[in-house]
Amino acid sequence: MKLRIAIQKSGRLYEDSVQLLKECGIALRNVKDRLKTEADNFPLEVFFLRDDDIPQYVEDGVADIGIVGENVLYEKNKKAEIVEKLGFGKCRLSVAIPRSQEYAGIRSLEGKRIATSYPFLVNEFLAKNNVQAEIHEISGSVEIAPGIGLADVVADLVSSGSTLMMNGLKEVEVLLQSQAVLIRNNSLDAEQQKLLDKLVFRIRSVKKANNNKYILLNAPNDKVKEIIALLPGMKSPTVLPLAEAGWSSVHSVLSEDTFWDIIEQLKAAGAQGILVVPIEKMII
Ligand SMILES: Nc1ncnc2c1ncn2[C@@H]1O[C@H](COP(=O)(O)OP(=O)(O)OP(=O)(O)O)[C@@H](O)[C@H]1O
Ligand SMILES: O=P(O)(O)OC[C@H]1O[C@H](OP(=O)(O)OP(=O)(O)O)[C@H](O)[C@@H]1O
Ligand SMILES: [Mg+2]
Repeated sequence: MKLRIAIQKSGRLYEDSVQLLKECGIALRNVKDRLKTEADNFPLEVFFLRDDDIPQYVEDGVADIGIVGENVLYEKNKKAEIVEKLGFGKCRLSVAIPRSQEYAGIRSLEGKRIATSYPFLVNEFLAKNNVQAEIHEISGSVEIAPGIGLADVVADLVSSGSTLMMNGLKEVEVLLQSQAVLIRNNSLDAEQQKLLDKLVFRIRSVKKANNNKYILLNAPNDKVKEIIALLPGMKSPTVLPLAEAGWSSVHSVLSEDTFWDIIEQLKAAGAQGILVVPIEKMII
């Protein structure tokens, strides 16, 4: 028995999806130009698909699990459950209008032609806000629609905002914040569930490790107490004596979000020779 996972064949999520499996210790065989492959060291079969098709495959149980953007999952409105947010493919679905136009709130969209690849989500947004507008569904290059007279405004994915900027558009409403998620079929059997649990355990360890750094520093013994108070650590920091009398080495784990703040405080408290090391896996 193998667990079947659907991932994007090529595009924004492909590299990160394969990389995540790799960091979970899952080596894929002959990835290049294949539509299907297997893992060497985990009972996993991998299907490479257009991202739009992944929610359907997972709902139907053709694939047991999949990696897809929340934007696509919600747009397709399929029955599949989110198991884990994966932290990559971060973007938002936004409405954008020509930069030269005034925007006075959602009512400004009344009667407008909206070009989008997300008709379901846009429709839902308009209905919720009691706005009547015309949706023009197009499958790509949405941002050029106003420039060529196809629509008045667009609803498309935004990350850095540079595509909007290059096309003379400005973002006026955010409909959805999105990232890649691991989804599962709603009725996995016990054996498939067991394999999924194993995979999710590994994913969480990898995510945790990527969000944390191991730090080592030296400090005079009379400063150690103050330094320890600044450090969280997995249990508590490790303190070891240095060969030089009166000095200690302190080891701990810091999370990425608080990292720079704490480093500054450590320096101010007398820490020296601070080393920061990446963590490969973190199991708590
Ligand atoms: N600029 C971006 N920054 C970060 N993530 C993005 C960005 N654009 C899209 N994404 C995320 O990556 C997913 C895939 O984007 P991509 O542009 O590769 O899709 P696509 O062209 O529809 O691919 P496919 O050929 O598989 O249908 C999107 O659904 C979204 O979740
Ligand atoms: O705000 P930005 O950082 O500019 O990113 C937004 C752009 O990225 C995505 O397209 P992508 O580059 O994946 O191309 P595609 O839709 O044509 O595949 C999305 O559809 C936007 O056009
Ligand atoms: Mg697509």
